Amino acid sequence: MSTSSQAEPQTVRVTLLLAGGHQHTLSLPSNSPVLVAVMKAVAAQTGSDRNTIPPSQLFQIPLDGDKRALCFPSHQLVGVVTEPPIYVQSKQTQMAAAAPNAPTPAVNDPTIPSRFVHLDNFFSKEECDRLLQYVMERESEFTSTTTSTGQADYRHSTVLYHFSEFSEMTIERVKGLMPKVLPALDRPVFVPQEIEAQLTAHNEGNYFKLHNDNGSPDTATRELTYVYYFHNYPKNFTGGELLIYDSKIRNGYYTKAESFQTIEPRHNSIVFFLSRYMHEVLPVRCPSQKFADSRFTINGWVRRS
Ligand SMILES: O=C(O)CCC(=O)C(=O)O
Ligand SMILES: [Fe+2]
Repeated sequence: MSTSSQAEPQTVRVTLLLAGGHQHTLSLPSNSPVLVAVMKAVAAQTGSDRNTIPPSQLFQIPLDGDKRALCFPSHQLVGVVTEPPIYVQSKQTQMAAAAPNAPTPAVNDPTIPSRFVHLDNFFSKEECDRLLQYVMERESEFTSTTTSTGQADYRHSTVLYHFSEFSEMTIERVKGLMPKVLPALDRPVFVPQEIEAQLTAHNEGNYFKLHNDNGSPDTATRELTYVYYFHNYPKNFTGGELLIYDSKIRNGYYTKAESFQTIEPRHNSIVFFLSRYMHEVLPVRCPSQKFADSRFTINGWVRRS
């Protein structure tokens, strides 16, 4: 599990479009000086007066861990494709924004709503009952959760890493849903390289603060996060909503917006969203503090190759 704060860099897929129809794609952290320089070089070419265009600079970008290098003069850079989208201010919009009382063009600060898919009845009633029975018998095998940064008080919950029958069942079903879920999230359908699964319990006062799920090298290939929710009846906890934050482009960087989507942890439902979205789990109130009354999930990640 990885965590990252709002300002932490994301991985950006960058395709450089060069004169003559050439192009080259590479991955860069969103705070990479090369990425900033590339975006500036594109924006710099938009001045209405050619005299405002700065002299061409030479880009030298190391590739494949310094085994190769891509060199080109900035005037040969025609455009750039970024995923996620990064918008820069052109020379004109920078000037317009600098003018007193000028309204800031919307493109400078657009909020990009996060997409998610929330499906009910993931397991049959009989499967749910068996799963709950299975979990009730394994309370003593649950251990405290951690985060890759080791930051104290970032996450409080317990986890079961081995639950073979149900983890296989979940993974198979998640795989089967990919052709439906990926297009709904505006992603191309791909064959997952791996699907991870863990079983988590949130009891009184448990939470998971703001993070994303693919912000470290060992988690970078996580494309989708899924969370399957279940609990005993009658439901004996409140809270524990999952907040998925929208995104904003700020100073050319892809960052968390103030707005968010709220996911209720509905029994026997599963939610899918992009692992790069910032999200958090609000504190759970479970007055009985009984394990059986916890907010349970089977949650995991779909990795691309
Ligand atoms: O329990 C949830 O709703 C989300 C959990 C989560 O964000 C995670 O395990 O990475
Ligand atoms: Fe997460």
